[in-house]
Amino acid sequence: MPQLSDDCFAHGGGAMTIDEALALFRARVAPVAETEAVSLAEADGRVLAADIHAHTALPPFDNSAVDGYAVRHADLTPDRDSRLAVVDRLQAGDAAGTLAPGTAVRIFTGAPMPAGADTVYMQEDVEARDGIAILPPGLARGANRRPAGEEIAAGAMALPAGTRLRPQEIALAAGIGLDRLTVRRRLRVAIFSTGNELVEPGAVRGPAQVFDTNRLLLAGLLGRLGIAVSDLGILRDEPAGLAAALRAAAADHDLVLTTGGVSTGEADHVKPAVEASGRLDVWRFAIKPGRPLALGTVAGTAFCGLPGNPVAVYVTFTHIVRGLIAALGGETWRRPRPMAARAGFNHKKRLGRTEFVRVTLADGPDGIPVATRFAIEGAAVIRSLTETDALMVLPDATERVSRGDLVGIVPIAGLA
Ligand SMILES: Nc1nc2c(c(=O)[nH]1)N[C@H]1C(S)=C(S)[C@@H](COP(=O)(O)OP(=O)(O)OC[C@H]3O[C@@H](n4cnc5c(N)ncnc54)[C@H](O)[C@@H]3O)O[C@H]1N2
Ligand code: MOO
Repeated sequence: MPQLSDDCFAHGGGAMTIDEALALFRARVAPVAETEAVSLAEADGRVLAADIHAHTALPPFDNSAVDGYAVRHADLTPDRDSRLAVVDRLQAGDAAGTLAPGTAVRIFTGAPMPAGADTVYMQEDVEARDGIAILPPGLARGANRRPAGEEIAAGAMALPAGTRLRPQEIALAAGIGLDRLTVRRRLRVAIFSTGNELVEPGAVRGPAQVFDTNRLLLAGLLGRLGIAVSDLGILRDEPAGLAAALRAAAADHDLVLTTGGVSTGEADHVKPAVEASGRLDVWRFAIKPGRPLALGTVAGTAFCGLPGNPVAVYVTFTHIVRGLIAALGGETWRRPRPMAARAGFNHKKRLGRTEFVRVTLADGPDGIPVATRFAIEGAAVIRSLTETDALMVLPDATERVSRGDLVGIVPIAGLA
């Protein structure tokens, strides 16, 4: 397990911004050291542990980008049709020969360019009759040819360490001839819910009880990041049991996450339980929802207590905890960057905090989507995440938004 110092999450007090928190994680949290080699088929979602350089250039040889006719540009007549004898035929996979001056070769997409040929006519532009290709003037030298190394030269960097591998990165690794990649080991994260009011979904519910939604929310968000999740259930408000459960989880996980019980930090037994084996720093974030977040260490393992409201869990996870996971996992990660939309409503907010308003997007008359706010605003309303498309991110310095204003939105599809 990565051993963090007790004061890893200490800060000067006052409300934190998301960017300050992310910078602090990057500066103070060391990634897990262990790595493993995995096949490309197993690499999806894993984090590259070292830079990948291309041993093989991509493409590995000059080849044709189209089905057509390969020629030497110098053989073409600049201002009228050229007529060249078609002397050979090259399909993808055929070995290339040499193009004799004054001739053309029938060539197909992906076939190697014969030595001497530098330009390819698309077959749609060519009339071919009796073994002669009639080639119109005006095609630029090098047209429709993919030069060797156009995408990556041999020896050049293909993928930097810290990349979370998606199918497109795995395809690139395959393209340069790799079959295994060295990745960081999977993070192990333990999750608990806290609160006497919680019961398992499907269980018999007392009159003042609610079904636990947050563990499934967190397990899914973590699982999508390729993390090995240990679901350790609901913790009741029993200090001794809580402390023991946290210590046990800390021993074989990289991060322990809880939800609930962080708003004031006093009625809550999580705080003393964490402090008994490490240290707890409660951070106030200048965001809504998601104001309180507890960060600390239990026996050298990172601990993070998220607020209890499900939408606050979602926002703090996707914007803050996600950065901590990146730091622990050795991943280069950037906070979701908002894109432009227009507000479809008027809204007043408090200065000095960032608000995440759940919105639905519709096509706007000028091509910019128009964002409509979900009808119920509270951080407890899970439907505000299931029935919307995006989080509208209203920055600290914004005090009001008027219908038609340009605003930033982060699509929920890009978050989880
Ligand atoms: N006087 C104040 N009250 C509250 C403040 C405040 O600043 N001053 N902050 C509000 C905000 S914002 C939030 S968020 C919540 C955060 O409270 P806690 O993190 O201490 O969470 P709880 O009180 O335990 O729960 C809040 C809410 O969420 C429900 N909950 C909790 N866990 C789950 C779960 N696993 N599944 C489903 N629902 C859960 C819980 O029943 C409560 O309704 O505090 C506000 N109050
Ligand atoms: O900020 Mo609370 O975290 O709104 O739901």
